[in-house]
Amino acid sequence: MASELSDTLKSLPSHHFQDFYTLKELPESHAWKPVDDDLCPFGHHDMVAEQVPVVDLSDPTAERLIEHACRTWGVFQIINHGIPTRLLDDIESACQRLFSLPMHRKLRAAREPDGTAGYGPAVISSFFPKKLWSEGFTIFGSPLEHARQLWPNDYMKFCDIIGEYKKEMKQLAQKLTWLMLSPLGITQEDVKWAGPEGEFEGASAALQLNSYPTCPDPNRAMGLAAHTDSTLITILFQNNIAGLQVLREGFGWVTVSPIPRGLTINVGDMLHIMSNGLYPSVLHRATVNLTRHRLSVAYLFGPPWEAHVSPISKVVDSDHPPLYRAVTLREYREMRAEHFDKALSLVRLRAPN
Ligand SMILES: O=C(O)CCC(=O)C(=O)O
Ligand SMILES: [Fe+2]
Repeated sequence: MASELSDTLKSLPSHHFQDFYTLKELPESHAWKPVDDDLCPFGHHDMVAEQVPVVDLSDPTAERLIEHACRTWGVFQIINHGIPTRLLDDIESACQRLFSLPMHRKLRAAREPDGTAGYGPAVISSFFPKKLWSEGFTIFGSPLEHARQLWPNDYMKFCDIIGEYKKEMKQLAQKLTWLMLSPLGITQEDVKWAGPEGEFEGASAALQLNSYPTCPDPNRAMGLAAHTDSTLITILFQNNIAGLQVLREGFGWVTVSPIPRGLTINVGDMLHIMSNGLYPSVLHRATVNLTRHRLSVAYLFGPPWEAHVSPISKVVDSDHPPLYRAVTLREYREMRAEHFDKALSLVRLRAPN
C-alpha cells in the first residue's frame, strides 16, 4: 500500500492535494481573511437578508415565476421537481462514501495534471492566491474506471447511482432549459442545435461532486471562490447544510438556504449569452462550516461542444443589438481555462444599454 501511494504521489504535483481531515488549524495557505477585494476578483459585498426565489414546479404559474427569478437573480430553487427522494439520498451517501475514503485511496482516482475527470481540488483554484477548503470529484461520461480504482471489489453501486442520477438530471435539465427559454419567446425552431424535438441530444454534461470538510476557522476559509458556471444551466443538490451563496447585483451575497430535497438552478454563461444578457449568469461561491461536513452535487448542463451559441434572434432587435458574438462551448472553455472570469468579456461585442 505504501509503495502504491508513493508511486501515485510521484506522478502528481502533491501540493495540489490537501488532506483537510487531519488539520487542526487553518494553514496560512488557506487563510482568506477577510474575503477582501484583493483576493476576490469580484470585490467584497455584504451579506443581506434576501431570499432566493423558490418555485414549485407543480404550480401552473411556474414558468412565469422562473422567468422572473431568471431575470432578477439568475438563480432559483425548485421543489416538486420529480427527482425521487431515494435517489437524492443515494447520491448523498455515494458522496459520503467517496470523500470519507482515506487520502491514499482517493488519490488512486486523482485527476491528471492536464485532465478533467477524477478527484482533486477545484479547477478554478489556480486563479486565486489562496487555496480553497474543498475537494471535488468530476465525472464526464462513465465513472467506471475511477470507481474501479477507488473500490476494486465494489464499484458498481457507485456507478449505478451516478448513472441513474445523470439520467434523471438530463431530463430535468432539458425541461428546465425550455421553461427558462420559453418566456423569452424562444422556441425549438430558434435553437437548431437542440435537435428537432428540442431534446438537446448532443448536450454536454458533467457531474461535479463537491466536499467541504469541517474547517477549524471557517470565517477565514473559502470553500469555493466566486465564479460563474460556463453552462447553460446548473442543477445543484446540497445536503442539508448551508454554504452556497449567490451575488444579487446591487444587494450583496445571499445564502441559498437548503430546502430538504430541493434543488438549486442557476443560469450559466451560455444561457446568459443566448438570452442576450436578459438572464444574468449568477456569481456564486461556497463557504465552509466548523462542525458540519457539507456536500454538494452540481449537474453541469451545456450545449454540444461544437454548437455555435449566440444571442437568439427573438431577443435581438435594433434597440437590443447582440451583446455577444457566437462562441462554441469548446472555445469558451479554453478561454475560461486561460482567462477565467474575463472570458465573458472576451466574447462581448458591446456594453448593455
Ligand atoms: O457547492 C456549492 O454549493 C457550489 C458548487 C458549484 O458552484 C460548482 O460546482 O460549480
Ligand atoms: Fe458553480
